[in-house]
Amino acid sequence: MIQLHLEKVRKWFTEEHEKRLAPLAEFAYGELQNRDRDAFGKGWMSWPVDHHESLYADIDKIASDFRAKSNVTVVIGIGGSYLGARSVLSMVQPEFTREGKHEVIFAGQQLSPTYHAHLLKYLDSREVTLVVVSKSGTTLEPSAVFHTFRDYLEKRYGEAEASARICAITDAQKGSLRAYADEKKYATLPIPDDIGGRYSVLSAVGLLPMALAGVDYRKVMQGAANMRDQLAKVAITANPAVQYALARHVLYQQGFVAEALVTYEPRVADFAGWWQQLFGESQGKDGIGLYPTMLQYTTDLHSMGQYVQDSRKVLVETVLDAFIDDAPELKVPVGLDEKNRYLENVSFHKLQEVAVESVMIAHSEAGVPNIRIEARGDAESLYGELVYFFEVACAFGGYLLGINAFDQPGVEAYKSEMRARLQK
Ligand SMILES: O=P(O)(O)OC[C@H]1O[C@H](O)[C@H](O)[C@@H](O)[C@@H]1O
Repeated sequence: MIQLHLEKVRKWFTEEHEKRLAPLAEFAYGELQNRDRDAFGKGWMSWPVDHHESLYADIDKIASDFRAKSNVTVVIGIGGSYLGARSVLSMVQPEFTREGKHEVIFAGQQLSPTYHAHLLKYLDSREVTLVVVSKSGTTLEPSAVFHTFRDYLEKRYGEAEASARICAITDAQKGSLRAYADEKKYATLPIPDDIGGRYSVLSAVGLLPMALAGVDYRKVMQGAANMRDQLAKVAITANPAVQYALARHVLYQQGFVAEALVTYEPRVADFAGWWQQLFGESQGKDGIGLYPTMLQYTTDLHSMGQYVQDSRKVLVETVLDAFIDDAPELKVPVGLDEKNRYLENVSFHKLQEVAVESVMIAHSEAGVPNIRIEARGDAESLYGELVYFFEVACAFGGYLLGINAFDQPGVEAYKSEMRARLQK
């Protein structure tokens, strides 16, 4: 269940704004729904309700084969081929709950020589399988790391057995990874042509890592389908994804520069990383767009809280107030301090709730607009709901801004520079 709360942003985003923007919202929503417009990037829109039984069968087969063969799977990818899978595993299987479970380790998301050297050493005492994820099949980081780890597997297990331990998730037809995987006879799963990397977490890109980790991905998909239904049922004026997008659009026009997705639950923090790519690559172009950043409270209140409260008012806070109560038997009361009894009979749940309220009041009164997204439910469904909610808000926001939310031309500049230097 997701609910949008706008009380602490009403000073900046009024009902009058909503009324005035209604025709633009109507137009932009129409553009979003129109599959002939930018159809290339819109496969994610109906994806949660499309028929996927044969894909699910392939995923389950590869996952159970890899789980039987190994106790660790290294998943190699970057950007949209990494952030979604990482965020869903963090949310559904938070720290300290993974003991005895099949381990999923991410690699290829940076070029650190030591990270990859330590990881290779760590793998020596484990049984290993490998998943390489790259839509284009040409991205430098995952490609370099994949061939390093493939080489490791081939030396350790021999070429044939190594090939039986590798799965490639890539375009169904195009790209050098596709050609390589076919030649080596790896198991493969497709990334649909009309779903861009940052919108692809509910495709095999996220579903296989979920299956490997033992996450019930059908529940995640159901969550996304439920959100799709919920958004389709209401009028645009009551559509929370539309309202969220309109609020950030108006704030951007008023001169706010950045939006921080604020999380209070460590298990949700990685979701902010997924959200950051979604909005950063979709809307940060043509010299415009809010800079998406993230804050983890209450931790960052003790480092960044001062800046947020007292510095230039350039920041918007979107509080992802998520609560996943999957450990009710562990309801921890705060230990009693005999001299300071104001926390007597207070639970951590209550403390967290009061923190969210108090921070929103203090920051919004100081001039920092605060949007609150209340998210409640089981981790799997909630993840699916959140993904779909933000994808709609982001793509719709792209039409409000008049930009293409499905490309990322700016990412090419550093790549060409690197290629030129490496070819010298
Ligand atoms: O999946 P890949 O083709 O390897 O792409 C991985 C990522 O890198 C690129 O540079 C893009 O900026 C991202 O949008 C993409 O998600």
